[in-house]
Amino acid sequence: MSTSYGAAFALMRESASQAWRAYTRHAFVEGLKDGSLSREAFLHYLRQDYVFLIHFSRAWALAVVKSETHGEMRAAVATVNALVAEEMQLHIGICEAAGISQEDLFATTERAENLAYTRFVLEAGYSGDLLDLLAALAPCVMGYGEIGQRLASEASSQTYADWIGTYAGDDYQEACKAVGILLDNALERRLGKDFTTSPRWPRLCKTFETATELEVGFWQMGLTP
Ligand SMILES: Cc1ncc(CN)c(N)n1
Repeated sequence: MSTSYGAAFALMRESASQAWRAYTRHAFVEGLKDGSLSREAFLHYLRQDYVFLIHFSRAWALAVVKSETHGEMRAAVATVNALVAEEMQLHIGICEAAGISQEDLFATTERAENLAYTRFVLEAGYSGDLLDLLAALAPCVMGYGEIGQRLASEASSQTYADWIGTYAGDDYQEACKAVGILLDNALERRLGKDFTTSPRWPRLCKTFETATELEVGFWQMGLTP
């Protein structure tokens, strides 16, 4: 499944396999799959995730700043647009239907687990180059792509079908593939074809693993409204 999101992602995922499993098979995810997740926890998670996506969009905007080619800029801009114009729309729509206005959403008090994750990603970008930033961004993008695909085929309930459909859908899956290509090309450009032999590779894998662990913390936070 992971190979469709590029060579580097598959290797990073493998190097963080334990954390990756904890992230993509978390109890929150399983609750979305069988519909057992409480509505209260889901709406609490969505509110936090809306705030998450604001900062995540800022991090992708930083990827535009850190780009070295027009192609990299285009890929980063496309992701900013997908986040702001499409993914956040899911949150606005579901919350509106539940009586939570966009204003209320924007005013959500950020939980510590949320703050830790997004500021870790932003810091990776502020103090590093595009590779450091992409290593921190990739678990978020591709993890939900993988979760969406699995849940679309395994879900035993329709309760969270909208959410699952967004991440299993063509638009989101294409975005994952595009980020996989961006990551592969950015690595090759800066570290060469054998990028895994670069002294930077272990650190990039570590950044990927830390971001994956922060995803686990985010799900856990979702379970405790
Ligand atoms: C915490 C988190 N991680 C990933 C995604 C998918 N972009 C998200 N919406 N929220």
